[in-house]
Amino acid sequence: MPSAVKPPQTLYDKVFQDHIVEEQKDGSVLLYIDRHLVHEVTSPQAFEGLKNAGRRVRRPDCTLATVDHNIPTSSRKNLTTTEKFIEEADSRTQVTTLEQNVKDFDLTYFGLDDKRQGIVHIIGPEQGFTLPGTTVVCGDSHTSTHGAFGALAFGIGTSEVEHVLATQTIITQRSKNMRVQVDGELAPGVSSKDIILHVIGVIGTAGGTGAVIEFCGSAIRSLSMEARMSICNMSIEAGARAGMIAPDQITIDYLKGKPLAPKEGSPEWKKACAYWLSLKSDEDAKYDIDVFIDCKDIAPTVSWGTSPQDVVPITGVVPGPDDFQDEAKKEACRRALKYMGLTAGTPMQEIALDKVFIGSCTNARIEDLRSAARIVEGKRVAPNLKRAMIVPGSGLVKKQAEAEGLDRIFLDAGFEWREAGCSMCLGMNPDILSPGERCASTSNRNFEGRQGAGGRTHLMSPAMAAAAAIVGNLADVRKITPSTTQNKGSPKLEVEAHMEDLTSDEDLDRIIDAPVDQESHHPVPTSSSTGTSAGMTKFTTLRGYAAPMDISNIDTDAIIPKQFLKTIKRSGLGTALFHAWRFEAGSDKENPDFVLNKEPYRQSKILVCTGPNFGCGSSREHAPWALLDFGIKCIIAPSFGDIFFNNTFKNGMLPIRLPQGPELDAVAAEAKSGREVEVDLPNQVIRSADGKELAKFEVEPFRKHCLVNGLDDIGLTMASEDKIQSFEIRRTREWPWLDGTGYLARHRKGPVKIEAKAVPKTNRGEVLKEPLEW
Ligand SMILES: CC(C)[C@H](C(=O)O)[C@@H](O)C(=O)O
Ligand code: SF4
Repeated sequence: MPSAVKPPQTLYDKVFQDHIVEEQKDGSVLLYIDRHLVHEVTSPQAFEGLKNAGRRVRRPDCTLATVDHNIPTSSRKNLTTTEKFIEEADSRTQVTTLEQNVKDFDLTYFGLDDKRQGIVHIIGPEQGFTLPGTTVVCGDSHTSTHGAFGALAFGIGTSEVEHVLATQTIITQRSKNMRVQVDGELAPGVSSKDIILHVIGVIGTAGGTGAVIEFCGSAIRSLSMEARMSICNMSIEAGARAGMIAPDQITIDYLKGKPLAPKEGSPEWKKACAYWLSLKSDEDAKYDIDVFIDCKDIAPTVSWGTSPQDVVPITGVVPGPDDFQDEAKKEACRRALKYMGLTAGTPMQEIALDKVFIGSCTNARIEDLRSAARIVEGKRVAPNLKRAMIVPGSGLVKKQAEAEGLDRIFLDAGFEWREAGCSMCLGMNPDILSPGERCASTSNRNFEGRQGAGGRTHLMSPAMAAAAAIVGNLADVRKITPSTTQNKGSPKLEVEAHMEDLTSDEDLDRIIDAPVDQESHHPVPTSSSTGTSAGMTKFTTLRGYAAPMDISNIDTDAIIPKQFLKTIKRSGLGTALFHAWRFEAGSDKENPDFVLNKEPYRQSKILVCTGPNFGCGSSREHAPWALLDFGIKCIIAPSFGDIFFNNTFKNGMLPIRLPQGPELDAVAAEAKSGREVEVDLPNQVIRSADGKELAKFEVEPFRKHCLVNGLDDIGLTMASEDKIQSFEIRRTREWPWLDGTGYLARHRKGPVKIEAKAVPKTNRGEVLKEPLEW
């Protein structure tokens, strides 16, 4: 549908506009969500919330679930049941909980015994579930990956997962428009991973905060869809809400024949293609932030530190504090060097490795494996390496690679050839680094402890990781002679591999073991929810000790490390808060230097961070849950990671953005003095204990209204049922390919249409008499 709005619009503006269900005067928008991906880590509490409130999943046809984070990557040849296959109890519980939930709510699910199972951001595009111009969400920060299709795709927290399951909408605000234009030709050995690492090095991990980045320019246009996905995947590491690339012929060609895309050549396909191509930014569209990158400045790039912005060309040396201007950056450098066990000035290529990991939602697609195999073929993994792993992103990627003989190339070279999953990207399964081990990794995060407590991560492209595996050190791929014999892959074979499972009814029947009627079968809740569906406490005035912290870019992996994400509850996470900093390595012994272990900060209700970008990284709502369980209800910082910022509000917490300057300094000084501080939300003021005003702050009116009144978004949104229904009618008319005509339809004979029941309920499940204003 051509956009009707007159002023020039960006790609982001167009997609956003086409999904508005309702807009408030203060800028809050109820946005319709076309595609919802679900995985086992961030969904259990959301499903529990639905069950406790007696709610159903509004659009099972627009929801796709899989397991990826917790699952072992060992052979599934002898897989019988999940209970027997997953040894670790908490991981097993998360997976079996999802298995139960997809049955209870009648959802399409790619489980352990399904070849289409894989990392959630790999399977969406692979199936054509991700389509241009759609809104895509998942309880996972790397949902940004799907922006490569010109979709508006972003990560959400668990409360928002529950909101989307119940209402197929989300409450959001407009983001800024940011353009990153990359022009020129990529030099040999340089890939899309190098582009995005370079961009993050230039703009920093907070560079895209509050913005949606549109990647454009001749270099981006020349990339394949898979290469584009690697770029959009890491937009989150640039601090952005999402990354997007305008759909073009390359996008359309990729979608041809994908099981859930409209059928090529059909009237729907033609209509869809015309719509997709209309989405590109208007020529005179305005951007709030513009960044220009010339490809000639991009070399094969690797990370040296503990933030994705800590990157250098492989020909460079490890930087030192003297290479940075401001004191915070010097301090961050010292800290990173210590953690990484590196000395400033060391040539990057002299850094020896222990492990190599080729996998993750950034780089575990077939093209990634092909590019690594080209480097590896006919060579051997260096003897100093303890482990070199290839973890395909999905069962179908694995199958395709095997059909091309890539598995043999890797196995002959001494790599392990694993089953699909997130694996050592974050190590929620048994694939982890031991303390002090150094790893060349094609993943996206090099935070402290990311791949295992004390582990050291260097980020790079698949070809660079392959080169590193052969050399045993960080290595320059341009010095390695690639194979010329390797099978480059036959496109026909690829399509067949992707289609095979989809034409088999027996497979589908086995996989979708779900009732065929539209009613969901909710078990009667046995425990009361601790979550937001049970209602939020009101936030008005908060008085208490404020713990001072002066670290920049505190990521959610640091706020709560991955080993604590295996819970299926929201409560009890206080002891896990800042675990690696609060306790000495490998023990329960407190680190006496950490602020929360000192008096009076053990009783903190507020956290004051003078460094920017608090809560960046992963979407885990476990971070605010851990803070809340510890007793902290308010965080004051110059800026926040977008998803974390949203997640705090959903839990009745108040994040306050206070720019660096005298006011923040005054609040930090008061915190350091050990005196109490008062946060007065109705008046938007922070005071000292004796009533002196220290700072004024801004807060969006709708969010303030919800906090002060203890209102829960789901109840409010359900009161807009008529508007959601009207939107869905228009959606079916204008974008008919978006209704579920895929797997579920095969069981249900015809497209899945939702017969919406206009019975709005409150957050406690009571039927609303009068619609609420939201
Ligand atoms: C588990 C999930 C919440 C998390 C994310 O949001 O990114 C994970 O995928 C990660 O990469 O840290
Ligand atoms: S970043 Fe890693 S852990 Fe997160 S979804 Fe991607 S592969 Fe999985």
